[in-house]
Amino acid sequence: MVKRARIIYNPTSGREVFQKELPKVLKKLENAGYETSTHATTGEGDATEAAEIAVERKYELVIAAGGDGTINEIIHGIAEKEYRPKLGIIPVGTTNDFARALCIPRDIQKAVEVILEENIRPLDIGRINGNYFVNIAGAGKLTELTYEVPSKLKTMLGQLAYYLKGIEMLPSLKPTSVKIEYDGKTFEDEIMLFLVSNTNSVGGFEKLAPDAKMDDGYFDLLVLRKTNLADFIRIASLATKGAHLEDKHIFYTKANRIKVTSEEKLQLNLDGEYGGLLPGEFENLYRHIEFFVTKDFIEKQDSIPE
Ligand SMILES: Nc1ncnc2c1ncn2[C@@H]1O[C@H](COP(=O)(O)OP(=O)(O)OP(=O)(O)O)[C@@H](O)[C@H]1O
Repeated sequence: MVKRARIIYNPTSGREVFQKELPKVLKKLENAGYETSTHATTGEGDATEAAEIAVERKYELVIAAGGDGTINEIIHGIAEKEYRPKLGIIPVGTTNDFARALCIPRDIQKAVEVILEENIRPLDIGRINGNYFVNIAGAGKLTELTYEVPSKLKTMLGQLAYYLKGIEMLPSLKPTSVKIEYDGKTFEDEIMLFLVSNTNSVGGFEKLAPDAKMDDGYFDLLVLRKTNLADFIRIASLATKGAHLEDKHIFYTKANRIKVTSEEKLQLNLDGEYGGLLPGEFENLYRHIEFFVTKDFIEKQDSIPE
């Protein structure tokens, strides 16, 4: 039987190169026996609607061509449905943390070839207050910088835009008092930020949560306690090498459900976008969506102990 693939792509993603490559992408998929159709997103929320339509029309495969924002919107359109198409990814965004976690190459045609290899794995996704994330959720003053970076600047500078903004904001970082209840235990302290991670690759820090396994039903919870600026910079530089977990300012554990309450209002960040306000409870949805992954990813996952 012919399989049908719906490509949902963001024409404004990253360096805006996808459209030019689209005919070649379609040809590759058609040659491999797929019947294809495309949807170019028009703005915020449109990828969610397009994904809902793909669910209704029972597409076997949805291909998300964009950055983390596009993937996140597509997940929102699929996650609550009974019938959930499999998801393929072509990373063309500025940040492609999720694609990087799945070891999907940045080259568009190579990413299509990954889909055609048909290595499919059901992976966990996260939910909080009715919103979903695939990569990471977090809160704390620092995480708020990801949506303060204007999109034009991101297109021009890529990752660099985040770092510039980060440096600009560092001196104004303030700690917040939080209570975190996780799997029957409680953590209470003044913190700079906390991260609830599903993948090990976040904002270019590939070793932030080194043991994050994407199909074990657990998040990696990472909390940075109150620090001064010097400690903060030191820990950030340790984090680039994956050497931060032993630091006394870091609290790190695995958990399936994580409830967070705080004295002040904290903005949630889900996959790099604004995700509402805390309090809330993070739930790990075990092996909820099937993704086209790479052999490298499977090897990497299987080598992480449970
Ligand atoms: N036609 C469009 N014009 C403007 N914005 C759009 C359009 N289509 C989608 N968007 C919005 O762009 C947001 C970001 O897109 P996406 O994640 O694909 O790329 P990016 O911004 O380059 O990378 P990243 O989000 O990974 O930093 C999406 O969440 C969506 O709301």
